[in-house]
Amino acid sequence: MPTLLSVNLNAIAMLRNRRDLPWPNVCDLGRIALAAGASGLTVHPRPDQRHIRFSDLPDLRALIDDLFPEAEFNIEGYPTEEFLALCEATQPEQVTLVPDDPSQATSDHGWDLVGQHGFLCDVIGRLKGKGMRVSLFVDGDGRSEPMALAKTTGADRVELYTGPYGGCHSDPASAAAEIEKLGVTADAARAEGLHVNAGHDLTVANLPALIARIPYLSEVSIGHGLTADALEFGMAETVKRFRRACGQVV
Ligand SMILES: CC(=O)[C@@H](O)[C@H](O)COP(=O)(O)O
Ligand SMILES: NCC(=O)COP(=O)(O)O
Repeated sequence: MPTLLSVNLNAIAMLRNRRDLPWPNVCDLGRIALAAGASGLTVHPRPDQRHIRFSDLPDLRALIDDLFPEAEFNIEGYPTEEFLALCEATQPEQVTLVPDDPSQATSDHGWDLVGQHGFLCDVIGRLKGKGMRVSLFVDGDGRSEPMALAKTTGADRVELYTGPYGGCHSDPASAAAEIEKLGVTADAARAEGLHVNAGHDLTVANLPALIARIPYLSEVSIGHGLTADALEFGMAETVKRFRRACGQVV
C-alpha cells in the first residue's frame, strides 16, 4: 500500500487572509488537490484563526462528502473544548492531536506522553466514542519506549514530527541521522500496532528517502512545501493568463 498524501490547506488560507477577499479559495484549491489524486485534506485551525477559519470547515466537509466521498478530512490541533466541539460538528475521518501552545508560530514538538497521558486518554476516548480515528503528533527522536505509552492512550496512529528532518535540507549527513531516528520511532510504533503518519516540512526532495526507511508509512500531510511548489510550477501559466487579460497575444 503506497503512502497516501493529505494536502494541508493552512498556507492557502494564510494567503487568503491577507485581504478581505475570498481568494485564493481554500475549497477550490482543495477540490483541485483531490481531483489530482490527493487522498485527503488537512487543516490545522488555530485558536486565533490566522490560517484556517472555523467557518471553512463545513465547506470543506461538504466538498469531500459531495464530490470526493473516498477522500478523508484530517483536522489537526490542540484539544481545547472549542477544538473538540469543532471536530464533533465536522466529523473528520481523522483527528490529529498536536500539543501546540496558542503562541507558537507553527508546530515544533510532539506530545509529552508521560505528563499528558491521562488528559490524552480522556480526549481520545471522547473522539473515538464519536467515531473519529485519532492520531497523536509525536517526536521522531529515535526513542522507542514512548510508543508503548502512545498505544495505551487508545490512539490509532501516531504522526511523526518531521521538522528536524526538513531542517536538514542542505546537510545530507544530518538528514540521514534524522531519518534513522524517525525510523526507529516508527518501527516501535508499528510494533505496538499503531499506524504511522508523518508531517512537517516535507518536500518532493526529502520524501523519497523517508519512505525508503519507513515503507509502511500510511500518510503524509504536506502544506508549506506543497504550496510553494504549486506557486512555482503554476507561475508561468498564470503570467500568460494575466498577459492575455492585458490584451497581449500569448
Ligand atoms: C501539525 C503540524 O505539523 C503542522 O505542520 C501544522 O499542521 C501546520 O500548521 P501551520 O501551517 O499552520 O504552521
Ligand atoms: N501535519 C503536518 C502538516 O499537515 C503540514 O505541515 P507542513 O507541510 O505545512 O510543514
